[in-house]
Amino acid sequence: MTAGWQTTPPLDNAQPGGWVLARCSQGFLADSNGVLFPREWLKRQELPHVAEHGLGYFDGEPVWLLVLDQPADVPGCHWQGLRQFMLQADYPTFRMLSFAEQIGSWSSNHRFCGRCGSRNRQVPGERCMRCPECGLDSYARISPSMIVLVTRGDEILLARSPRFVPGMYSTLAGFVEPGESVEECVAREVREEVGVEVSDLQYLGSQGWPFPHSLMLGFHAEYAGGDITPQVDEIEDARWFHIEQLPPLPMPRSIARYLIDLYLARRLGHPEPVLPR
Ligand SMILES: NC(=O)C1=CN([C@@H]2O[C@H](COP(=O)(O)OP(=O)(O)OC[C@H]3O[C@@H](n4cnc5c(N)ncnc54)[C@H](O)[C@@H]3O)[C@@H](O)[C@H]2O)C=CC1
Ligand SMILES: [Mg+2]
Ligand SMILES: [Zn+2]
Repeated sequence: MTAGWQTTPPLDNAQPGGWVLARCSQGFLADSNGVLFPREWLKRQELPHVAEHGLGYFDGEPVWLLVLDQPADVPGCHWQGLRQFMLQADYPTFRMLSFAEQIGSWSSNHRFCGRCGSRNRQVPGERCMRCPECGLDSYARISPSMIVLVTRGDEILLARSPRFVPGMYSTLAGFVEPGESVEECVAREVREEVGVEVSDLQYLGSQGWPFPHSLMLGFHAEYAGGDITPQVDEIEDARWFHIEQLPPLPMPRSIARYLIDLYLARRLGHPEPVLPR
């Protein structure tokens, strides 16, 4: 038995038993035991669901996802958003919910064909929604994004988006444009967001990120020129911080924090952190 979370190819919906998660636009169904409900019990609640998807195994037990349009009332339960679980849940649960979130939003956003408007059908054994009229297949969307720590000796470049919690600063991030390499994206986003040039890119690792469907590709870059000029509306503030005088940082399980902690460890000769998986 594998402990924790393991994503698998779609499980057969005709298979009985197992556990189930329920998701709607308001988040996941939860009670005092957590987010996993006995699947046969939840079926008897007859929630108005639009789809069911077999996701994988949690501590060796199969897990399905019930996709709802609206939050339904279930006695003793409440609906809770993924960001809350990100802060509170153990890492395997957060990984399971991250995956469920993206399968759930893909499933509810692709009920109709984007080309001809017909009702899509779930393809058995595949994570694919297929249009029976024109044949268009829709898979879950993953958006490649770069995230980079720019450094200048003992100083690191961190910035604030207006969306961040007060006081927190993070590394720069941005979505890859069509036709662009991720290296070009790093140079462009850093230029756009803070007006700085970078060199000596080093790829350090990746992390799937469910807000909304990013694949974060993490880099280190050296400062190569320019003065910080924050992008209007996108960047509230950006600064060089000395590594011994850092502001509040992103949460430890994020790749943003990993990039910062890795640089500090290398600079100060401490043991290197491990990117959470
Ligand atoms: N795991 C981590 O440590 C971190 C993850 N992130 C994630 O990185 C991603 C990119 O960061 P941002 O600075 O927000 O990106 P960004 O700098 O590209 O700006 C966001 C804007 O880009 C546009 N955009 C372009 N392509 C898009 C797409 N495929 N999906 C959605 N919006 C798109 C939208 O107008 C959006 O408002 C986000 O998903 C964010 O949640 C950001 C920081 C830390
Ligand atoms: Mg950005
Ligand atoms: Zn179609």
